[in-house]
Amino acid sequence: MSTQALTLGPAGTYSHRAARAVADDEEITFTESVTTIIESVADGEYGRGVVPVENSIEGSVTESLDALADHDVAVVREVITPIRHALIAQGEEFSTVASHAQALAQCRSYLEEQYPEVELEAVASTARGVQRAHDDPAVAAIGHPANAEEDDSLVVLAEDIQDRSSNATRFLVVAPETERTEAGSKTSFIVYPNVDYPGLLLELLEPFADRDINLTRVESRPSGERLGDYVFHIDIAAGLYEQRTKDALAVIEEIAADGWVRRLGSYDSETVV
Ligand SMILES: O=C(O)C(=O)C[C@]1(C(=O)O)C=C[C@@H](O)C=C1
Repeated sequence: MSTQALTLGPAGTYSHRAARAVADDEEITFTESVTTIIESVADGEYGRGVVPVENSIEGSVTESLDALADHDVAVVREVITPIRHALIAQGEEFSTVASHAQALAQCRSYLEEQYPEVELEAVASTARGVQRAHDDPAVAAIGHPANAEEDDSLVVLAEDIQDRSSNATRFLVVAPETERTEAGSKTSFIVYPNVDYPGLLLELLEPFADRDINLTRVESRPSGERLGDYVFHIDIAAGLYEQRTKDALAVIEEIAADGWVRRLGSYDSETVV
């Protein structure tokens, strides 16, 4: 198994910046798909993977959530980082803005107001957009301003162009499932009840309310089996080492007896700027 941490590339992405919280630069390897990151860690090819899961403006990174539901990995840390986008190009004249779909969406109002005529091009990552801008003077990119400082052909045309100054993204650090731990102040798990009856969701949430456990996120994703059938991603502010968490999860496992419960593990959270 490679000891490298795999994340979304090329170099210069926000994922790269988040990965620096758990690995030195020479220990970071890039790929252009978050599904591949989770798959490669589940397959034992990589010791760590860093994936975006949630943004304060745009919400879930659904590809990451679905890959977490489909592969057995452990979550060992959460990294939260502020996202401050810059508009980067060779000059003022451009007809296309290229970036990750999440970044384009986070700057929607700015783009509509300032550049209503430009074409938007969704690419695999913000750094891939910067490469497009490097290669083509008709293309501007949205990404971290440091990408322009490292490239003589590019300039920063505008900074802080995200629609809200509080823009932040939450990343999860994943590891092989053998590294799953009960230690940590937060826990993530995924429930597929595979049943449907009035009050099911209430039943799934009550065991936490009854034990005074704060839910920090509930997200439903289509199971892919049939319309109206869901997988629930649940995060709580408690560790698996706590008896109240064990008791609550025992109830959830009973409710999901016809489906499954995947414990991603407990972990601590870190904010990096
Ligand atoms: O494209 C990047 O730079 C990424 O790391 C991906 C990503 C995301 O998927 O949300 C990460 C942080 C920002 O929210 C924008 C894009």
